Amino acid sequence: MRWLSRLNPRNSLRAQISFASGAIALLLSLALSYYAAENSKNQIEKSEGESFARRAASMLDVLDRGMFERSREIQNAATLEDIRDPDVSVGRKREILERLQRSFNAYAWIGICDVQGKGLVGTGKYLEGKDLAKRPWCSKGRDRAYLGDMHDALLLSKLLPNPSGEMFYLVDVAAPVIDKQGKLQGVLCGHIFWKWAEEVLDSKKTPGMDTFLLSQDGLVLSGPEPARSDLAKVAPLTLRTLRQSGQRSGYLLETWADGKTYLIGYAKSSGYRDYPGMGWISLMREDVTQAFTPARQLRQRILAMGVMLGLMFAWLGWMMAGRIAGPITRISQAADKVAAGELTYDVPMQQGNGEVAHLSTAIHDMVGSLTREISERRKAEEGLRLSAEVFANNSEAIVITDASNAIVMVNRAFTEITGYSDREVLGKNPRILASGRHTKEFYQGFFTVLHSHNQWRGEIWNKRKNGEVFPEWITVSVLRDERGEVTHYIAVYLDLSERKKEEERIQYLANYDVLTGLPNRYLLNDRLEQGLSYAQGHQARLAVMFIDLDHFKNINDSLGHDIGDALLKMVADRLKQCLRRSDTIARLGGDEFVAVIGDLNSEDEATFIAEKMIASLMQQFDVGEYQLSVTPSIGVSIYPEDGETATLLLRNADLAMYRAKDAGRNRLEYYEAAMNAKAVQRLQLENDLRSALAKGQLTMYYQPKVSVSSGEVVGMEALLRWSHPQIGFVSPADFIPVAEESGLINEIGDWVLHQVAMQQRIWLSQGYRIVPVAVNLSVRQFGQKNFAEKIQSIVRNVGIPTHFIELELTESMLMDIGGDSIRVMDQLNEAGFDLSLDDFGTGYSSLSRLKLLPMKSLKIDQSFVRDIDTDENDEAIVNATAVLAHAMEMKVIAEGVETQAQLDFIRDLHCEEYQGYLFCRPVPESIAVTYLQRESAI
Ligand SMILES: Nc1nc2c(ncn2[C@@H]2O[C@@H]3COP(=O)(O)O[C@H]4[C@@H](O)[C@H](n5cnc6c(=O)[nH]c(N)nc65)O[C@@H]4COP(=O)(O)O[C@H]3[C@H]2O)c(=O)[nH]1
Repeated sequence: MRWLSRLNPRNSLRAQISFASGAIALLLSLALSYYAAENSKNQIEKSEGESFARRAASMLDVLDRGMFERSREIQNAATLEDIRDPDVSVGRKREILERLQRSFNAYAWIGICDVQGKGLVGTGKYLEGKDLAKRPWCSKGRDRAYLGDMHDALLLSKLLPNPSGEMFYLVDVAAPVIDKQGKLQGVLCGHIFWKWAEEVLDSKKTPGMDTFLLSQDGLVLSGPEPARSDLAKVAPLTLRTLRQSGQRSGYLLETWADGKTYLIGYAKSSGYRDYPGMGWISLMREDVTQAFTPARQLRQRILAMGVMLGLMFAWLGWMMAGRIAGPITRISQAADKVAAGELTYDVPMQQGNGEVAHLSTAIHDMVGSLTREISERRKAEEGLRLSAEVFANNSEAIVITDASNAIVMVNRAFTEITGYSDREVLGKNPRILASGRHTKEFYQGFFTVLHSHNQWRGEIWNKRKNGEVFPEWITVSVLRDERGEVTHYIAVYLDLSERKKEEERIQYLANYDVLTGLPNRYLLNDRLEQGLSYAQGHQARLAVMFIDLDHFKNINDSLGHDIGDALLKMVADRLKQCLRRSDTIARLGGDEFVAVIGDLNSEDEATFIAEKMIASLMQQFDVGEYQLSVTPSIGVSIYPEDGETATLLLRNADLAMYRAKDAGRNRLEYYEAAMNAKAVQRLQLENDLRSALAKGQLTMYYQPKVSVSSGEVVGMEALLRWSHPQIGFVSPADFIPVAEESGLINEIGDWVLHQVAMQQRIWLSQGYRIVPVAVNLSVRQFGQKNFAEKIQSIVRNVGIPTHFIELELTESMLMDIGGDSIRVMDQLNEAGFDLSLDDFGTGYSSLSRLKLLPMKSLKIDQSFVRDIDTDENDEAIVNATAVLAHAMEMKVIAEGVETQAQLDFIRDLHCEEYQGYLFCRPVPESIAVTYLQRESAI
C-alpha cells in the first residue's frame, strides 16, 4: 500500500506535480473544447443559417418564376386568335387549352368563363357550363392578369381523377380574354396543382430539415403544420421576428412551441420580373440538436483529446516530478535514517550542478558535520559518564577538596571505608580523618612534596568514624588552573586493612602448617638457621629431632582423614608440650614432625625430651568415638657433631629416624656416621638398579613348592636375582626395599610378571606339566591405579590363563596398603589369580581382618619353621596358625624347611605344602624345569 500513499498529493510532491499538470491540461482542454464548440456552433449557425436562408430564397425564386411563367402562359394563351375569337368553336378552344395543359403537367385544369361567369370551355370539359362567377379568378381576372393564392379545389377535387380521394389545393393564374375589338369575352384561368409548389419545396429539403411556405398572413401554405394553420400559434416569436425584420432573407435561432430550438433560415418573396409575387415567406428549419451535431462532436473530440492530453501531461508530470522528487526522496529518506539515529548512514550525493544536487551535497555535508559533532558529543558524554561511573563506583575512596582544602566531593567508597556520609564531610578539612599517628613534620613534608611535585603517594594511618585506625595507601594530586593556581586536590585512598590482613594470612600460610598451627618446613628452616647462628656465636649445641608416626597411614585409611587430621592436631599439641618455649616443633607434612632444641647442654637432654615425646604419644588419644594410640620413630642429629648446616642436620636426623624404623619403630636413634655411608651405598644401589633391567642383570629363579603328603612339586615361587657387575650377587632382601623406595618396583614388578608368564607359556608349549608359579608383590605395586586390570592384561597378553599365576602378598603389606586393598584383592581373585599370604606371623594381622581376605593359602614364615623342632613357642604358633588357616579353608605352606625333622613336624601339624632347601634351593629356569619334567615323567 506504499504506492497508494505515494499517489496521495498530500504526501507526495511527485503526485502534486503530476496531478497539477494533468489537471491544468484537462482544464485547458475543457476550455478549449468549450470555446471550439461555441465557435463551431456560431459558425454552423451562421453558415447553416445563411445556407437555409439561401435555399429558402431559391425556393421562393422557383415558385415566383413558376407563377410568373404560368401567368405569362395564360396571358399569352388569352391573346391567341382562336381563344379570343368568340366564333371559334368551343372544341377548338378546348384543344388549344388541353395542349397548353400538357405543356406543364402541374396544370390541373385550364378553362375560360364568359363575361357572365359561366364556364365556357375547360380542359377535360370540366366546369363547362358551370357558374364560376363567384370564383375570384373569374371576377378579378376581367381587368387584368390575376394570380390567386392557394385554395381548396372544392369542385375539381370531385371531378378530376383523384384516386386517394383527398382534398387537394390549387393556385389560380388568370388573364382577361379580349377580342379584336377590344371587347371582353371572358377570363382564361389555369388551375395549378399546389402539389407543384410542395414538390418545389420538397426538392430543396434535406433529411432532418423542414420547409415551410407561409402566406403573407402567416398561414401555413406548406410545411409540417396543418395547411392554412396560423404559424403564430407554434412559432409566434419567429413570425414576429420575420415581420419586424426588414431583410428579405436571414436566419435565426428560436424555440418553438414544441420546446425544441430550431435554426431557421427564411426568405420573403420579392416576385419575378414584373410579377410582384404574393408576399410568400419560405422557412427552412432544423432542430439545433441535429444542426449542431458537428459542433457537439467537435467538442467531444476535443474533450477526449483533452482527457488524453490531461493524462499524458499527468504522466509527463509524474515522470518529470520523479526526476526531481527522486533525489529529494532519497535525501529525505537518508535524513529520516539519520534522524532515527543511524548516524553512520552516508547521505547519497546527487551528481550535477542543479538545485537538487546542491541540496544533496549540502545535506550530505550537513549530516557529516552533524554526525561528527554528535559522535564527538557522545564520546564526550560517554567520557563524562564513564568518569562519573568511575568516580562513583571506584573501590578506592576519592576525596576532592578545593584550594582551601575544604572537601567538595567524596564517592561511595569513601563513605564505605571511613563511615562518614558525604553530608558529614562536605566543607570540612580532611584532617577529620587524622589518626594522630603521624607527626607534624610528616604533614609538613607531605605538603612540601605535594606542592613541588603536584603529587604525593604513600601510606597513611587514618581514623574511621567509629574510631578505628587503619592503614591507607594515598595518592594525592594537585589540580591547577591555567595560571598555575591550585584549584583542587584529589586524593585517592586505598584501604590497606584487608590487604594487610591478607598479607598476614599469606605470611602465616607461608610459615605455618594450617592443620596443626605448627611452623612449617620454611619457618623451621628459618628457626633452625637462627638457632645455628646462635649456637655458632655462643659455642652452644643444638639437637634436631625427626619424628615420624608409625603406621599412621593405617589410621587414615581405615578411619578416614578427618580422624587422621584430628589425631595429628592432638599429636602436635602433645609434642609442643614436651618442649620448652624457646624450642621449635614443626610439621613437615603427613605424619612427619621436626623439633629443634637449642642451647643443648648434653645429649641426655635430647634423649629425655624424645622419651618424653614417646611416652606422651603412647598415651591414649580420644578422637571422636575412637581411642587411639600411636608410636613415633625418632631420629636425632646434634650440632656440631652430626653436621653444621641445617640441611645436613635434617638429613641426618631423617636417616636416624629410618634407622629407628628399621630397628622396630617406637624408638629413638641417634645419628651415626655409619648411617650416612649406608645411605650413600643405598643411593648407589638405586642408581645401579635403574639400569639393571635394561642391561639384563636381572633374572628369575624358581623354587619348587612340594606337597607334604605326596612329595610332588605342586607349585613354584619365582624369586628375583640381580647379578651386579661389581658387587656380584645382590640379595632381593636388599634391593627390593630400594626398588620400593625409589618407585622402580613398578617397572621391575611388571617385568617379573611378564617373565614368569612367558616362562609358563614356554613350558606349556614345550609340553611340561604346569604348576602355578607364585610371584611376590610389593606394597607399592599394589597401590598402583588399576593394578588388577594391569596385571590381568600382562598375563592375558602373553596368552596364558590367570590361574597359572599365584600372587604372594606379605602380611606386613596388609598393614601398609590402603583400605581399598580388599577390593583389589577381590578383583584379582575374580580374575582367576590365587592369592597367598606370605611371611605369616611376622606382622600383626588381625584375624578378623584376615577372614575378609580372599586368600587361598597362608605361608608360615621361615623364622617359625627354623626352630620349630626345638622351640615350643614356635611350634605352638605354627600349630595355631595351621588350625586357624584350616578353619578358614586355607592351605598352609611352611617356608624355609631345611631339615627332615622340620618336615616331619610340619607334617604333624597338617601343613599341606612346604618349600625349602631340604627339597630344593631357588634355581634357574633350566634346573627348575627338570622338576616339572621329572614330575611329568612320573
Ligand atoms: N634360609 C633359608 N632360606 C630359604 C629356604 N628356602 C627358601 N629360602 C629363601 O626364602 C625367601 C623366600 O621368599 P620370600 O619370603 O618371599 O622373601 C623374598 C621376597 O620377599 C623378596 N623377593 C624375591 N624376589 C622378589 C620379587 O620378584 N618381587 C618382590 N616384590 N619381592 C621379591 O625377597 C625376599 C628374599 O628372597 P630370597 O633372598 O630369594 O629368599 C627367598 C628364598 O631363597 C631355606 O630352606 N632356608
